[in-house]
Amino acid sequence: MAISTSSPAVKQRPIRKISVHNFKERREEIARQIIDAAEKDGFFAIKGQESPSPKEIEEVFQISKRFFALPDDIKAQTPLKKAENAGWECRSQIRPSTGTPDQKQSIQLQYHRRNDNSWPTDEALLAEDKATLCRFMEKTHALSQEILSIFAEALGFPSDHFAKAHQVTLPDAQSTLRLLHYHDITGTQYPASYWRAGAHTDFDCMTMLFQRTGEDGLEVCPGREAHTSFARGDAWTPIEPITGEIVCNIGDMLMAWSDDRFKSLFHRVRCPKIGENQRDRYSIAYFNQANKNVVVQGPRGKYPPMTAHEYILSALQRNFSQLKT
Ligand SMILES: O=C(O)CCC(=O)C(=O)O
Ligand SMILES: [Fe+2]
Repeated sequence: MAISTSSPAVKQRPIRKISVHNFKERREEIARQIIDAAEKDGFFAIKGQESPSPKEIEEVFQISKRFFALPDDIKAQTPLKKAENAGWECRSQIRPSTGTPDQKQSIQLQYHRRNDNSWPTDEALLAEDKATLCRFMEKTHALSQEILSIFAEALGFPSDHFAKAHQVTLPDAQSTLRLLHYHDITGTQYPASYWRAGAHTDFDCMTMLFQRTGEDGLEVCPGREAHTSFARGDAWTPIEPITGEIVCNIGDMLMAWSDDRFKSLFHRVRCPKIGENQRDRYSIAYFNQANKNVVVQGPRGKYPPMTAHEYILSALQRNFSQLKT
């Protein structure tokens, strides 16, 4: 049976904001807050990071705006290749939770493929914009690894356990930068089954999400206890978008890798109704996904070992069998 699209009530239960200012000196205190948030909430926002700075984040939003404003036939020169997790798509992603296509366009870019044809041509994306995107990926990757080192230590692994598992220059890398554009839908009332992004969990270890002040719609639902379950809790909480802050969420892979200690939660982006802000929404997601050949297994061995490649295939299978039945 497909997952019900009827949704529980919306409740204000804001996610925690954790300042990572002076990270090196304050690492212990920051680690305590992050671990607590990952165990209880699965989502938290970080602020005060040195890099990427609000200015660098805004530069990427400007590149994203320019790219998505291009005619579709130019963007379609680099179509999404699902097996490679790279390329452009428009209104094509169907979430098992909804059965309707997300009302958005997106492009996925991988660092190790930056010189191949999975990235747009220079006609669609200037060489200097590509260089800016690569620097942004390097910075976001570095910050992600600082946070992931906290999770590694909390699980009793060496500090660099996840850094070794996420090597973005190797050919089996799976980490991805995704630029997203939710179209201006001013004046359109979509049926209740349509979403800008239908409810889903992320399959990676940890996602870093960048939003812009005023471009709201993201909501999270607590209440998931196993990385294989489709359980949802009692209420959806809106996540306030603030330019420069980074929303971090645990994905299914880290939930499995932590024997379900860190929570990967359902989240979605609402289709705003007539009378609400129905203008464009842009977001940027950086998915930290372990390299294909890395073995995922928690310290307590709750689940059998699997390579990260096998993990993603099983997560896809689990999710899409929900859609078919
Ligand atoms: O655009 C957003 O705010 C969320 C995007 C998201 O959840 C995803 O791409 O996995
Ligand atoms: Fe997501």
